[in-house]
Amino acid sequence: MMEGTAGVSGHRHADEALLDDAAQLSERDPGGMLRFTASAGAQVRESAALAAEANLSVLADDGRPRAVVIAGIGTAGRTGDVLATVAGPRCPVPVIPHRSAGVPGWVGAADVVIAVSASGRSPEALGAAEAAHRRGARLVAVGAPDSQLQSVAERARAPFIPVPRRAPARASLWALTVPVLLAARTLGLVKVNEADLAETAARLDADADRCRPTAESFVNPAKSLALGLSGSIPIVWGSSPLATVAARRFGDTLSANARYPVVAGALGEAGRGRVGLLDGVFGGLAEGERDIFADPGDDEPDGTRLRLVLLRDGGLNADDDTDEPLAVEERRADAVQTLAERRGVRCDVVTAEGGSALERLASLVAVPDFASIYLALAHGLDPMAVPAITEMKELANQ
Ligand SMILES: O=P(O)(O)OC[C@H]1O[C@](O)(CO)[C@@H](O)[C@@H]1O
Repeated sequence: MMEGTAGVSGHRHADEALLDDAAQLSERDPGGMLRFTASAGAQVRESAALAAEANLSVLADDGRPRAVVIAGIGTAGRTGDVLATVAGPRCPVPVIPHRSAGVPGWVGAADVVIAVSASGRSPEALGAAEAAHRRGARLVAVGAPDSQLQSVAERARAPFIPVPRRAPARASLWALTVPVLLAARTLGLVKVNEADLAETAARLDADADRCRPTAESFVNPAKSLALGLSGSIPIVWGSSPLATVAARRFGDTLSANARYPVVAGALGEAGRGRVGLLDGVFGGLAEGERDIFADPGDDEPDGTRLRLVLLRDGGLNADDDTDEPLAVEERRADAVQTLAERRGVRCDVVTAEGGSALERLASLVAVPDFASIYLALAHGLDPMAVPAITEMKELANQ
């Protein structure tokens, strides 16, 4: 174990054997990130029940809104991206994730603001909830019970969906997302039914089982993804808008849990610029010089290489004029795999499964979520405690 600057400890090279030692895994994860991540399916069920108890129906009283703004930062902010992608291109109103304090200048009485904060105290969500109230917009708030956010919602006589605070925000994606989706369903903006929720929860349970700490690397998709990524610069591209939300989520968790730098985004956009990375010093140029006889642990001076993770949707869209045709997405995904292969850049593919957009998203998020934690643990990093985030808050006085 090494002490880095600022007292941060861990080791530069991943300890691969550790991933198959369940006792060590649990010792190095004192906060229980693996356990919290395994609760994703339970989070879906619990949040659906809590949303059903909140008086969301008042939201529908004034009919369809002009626009919906989802206000929050970090994981809370990601819930807005999830809503936008599940609502899809046929959604009758704009769905706008908003990540800074307050709300966009045009928000007024015709709009709905959904303020989301796991702690119930982020300045971004609180500022948005207060601004929404001042401007007469309809407000819904989602977050920790007995929090400042709940007080603002009560003052505004707005529905509040309490999400019990058991885990850090980034291990609470599903608990925060489901109330957002159900509020949007009340407004007639998304078609998420009870079966979709049940199937999504079941898929998350099944993936948690496949990725459990006692399942060894050769049968555990999260451990093998983590081992593949170790020592690399991950590039995570999503083949569709839905897969891109999952790709960005993997960027979040790889950075915060495993502390890896990541390039994450949409393959369509990447194909017109960032795909150039595959030709560069960490891509094809490095692979051309790979010493095939070197031990994997050997410390080559130029050893850092790209590793592509392609999240493939394969989608459900009906190929109408609001969506990019599936065949285009698929051809692009095949193309980038070929490009990577030609340059010797290793590529992992996760393919979506399931019958609804939500379940497909879950199938692209679950294994990478676990992989980010296994990668942290392999480097001796506590995936829960992120000193840089704490220090940033202190220094920025937030
Ligand atoms: O959901 P909250 O509590 O508003 O926090 C927002 C973000 O801030 C953090 O707590 C980091 O400061 C993240 O973990 C989280 O996603």
